[in-house]
Amino acid sequence: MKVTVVGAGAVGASCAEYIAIKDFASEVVLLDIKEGYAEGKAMDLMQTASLNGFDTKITGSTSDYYKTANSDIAVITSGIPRKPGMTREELIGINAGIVKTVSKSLLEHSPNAILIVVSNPMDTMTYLVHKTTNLPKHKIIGMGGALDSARFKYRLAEAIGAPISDVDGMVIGGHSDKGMVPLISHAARNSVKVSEFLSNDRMQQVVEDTKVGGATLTKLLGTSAWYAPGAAVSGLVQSIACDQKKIFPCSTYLEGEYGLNNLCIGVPVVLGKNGIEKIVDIELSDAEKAKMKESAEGVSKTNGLLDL
Ligand SMILES: NC(=O)c1ccc[n+]([C@@H]2O[C@H](COP(=O)([O-])OP(=O)(O)OC[C@H]3O[C@@H](n4cnc5c(N)ncnc54)[C@H](O)[C@@H]3O)[C@@H](O)[C@H]2O)c1
Ligand SMILES: O=C(O)C[C@H](O)C(=O)O
Repeated sequence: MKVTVVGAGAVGASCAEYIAIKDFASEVVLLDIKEGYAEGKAMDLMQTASLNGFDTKITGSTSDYYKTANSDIAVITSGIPRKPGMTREELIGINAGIVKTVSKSLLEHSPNAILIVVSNPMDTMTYLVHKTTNLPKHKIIGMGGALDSARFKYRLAEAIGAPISDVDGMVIGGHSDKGMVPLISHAARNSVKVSEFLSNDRMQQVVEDTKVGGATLTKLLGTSAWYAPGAAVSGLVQSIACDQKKIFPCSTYLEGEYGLNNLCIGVPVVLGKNGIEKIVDIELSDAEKAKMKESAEGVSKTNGLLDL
């Protein structure tokens, strides 16, 4: 199993590290445009192999896509991150050009690869890949909901005073400060609805903290987060590589599902060896349906800024 990660920056390197530590891929290629940067990150990570006990071979490449040839899965993290005070949508100008070129180069050398899009604004970048490549839609996956759901679980556990492993929750919708839809109606502590443990006001606070999870970290760090994003990507990659068929909320092209059309947005999907093997239709409350519609309008508006 060969995995390429384009962009050896904060998220790309974190993602490569988690993939290696989980030790399911034979090879990870990191590629970046900065001269020597990916090679340096790869060498540094390889020097953790004996310490962390993995056999995955990590190599680096400066813009040489021949080294990525015949990848089974490719992750696109290349592009600029936001700074405090910015929205993800403001990154569209620079990142659209990068994502378009990178996806084309990847597919020239790995025509059978499954692509995972991470660069922001992620739902619009996923849509861009859908519109500008010939890849079937089940092979184009946007990562956002897996991360947002991890943040939702973190906030739920904090509010309830429960261990995170006891808490389950999912965030669908657009990966944006306003567009995320944390699914309160499905959130549970070991099968008991979270409403048994939290007041409406506390629940609303959890929802708001989840939605601005990325912005909160960006303010603290001066740039956006990387550990949880890298771990979230590695979970998607593992489910595909090992054909685990796990459910994650991912951005995917919708054709009528959830009443939505002609956009990529986060919905629950089954991830297996073919990429997105099924879009899972779950029951939403009326309030969640209305929020999903509003979120889709936001994503479509950003998509309208693309030069297609
Ligand atoms: N979808 C998500 O949940 C999520 C989470 C975190 C970050 N992100 C996004 O991921 C992107 C990367 O974030 P980061 O913190 O790793 O940034 P970073 O600046 O640390 O790394 C980005 C890397 O991309 C490289 N790059 C730029 N253009 C390239 C090109 N054409 N080809 C190859 N490499 C190129 C840069 O040299 C840099 O090393 C940002 O757009 C950020 O907003 C998304
Ligand atoms: O917040 C960001 O800009 C990066 C990423 O989308 C995140 O949620 O951490």
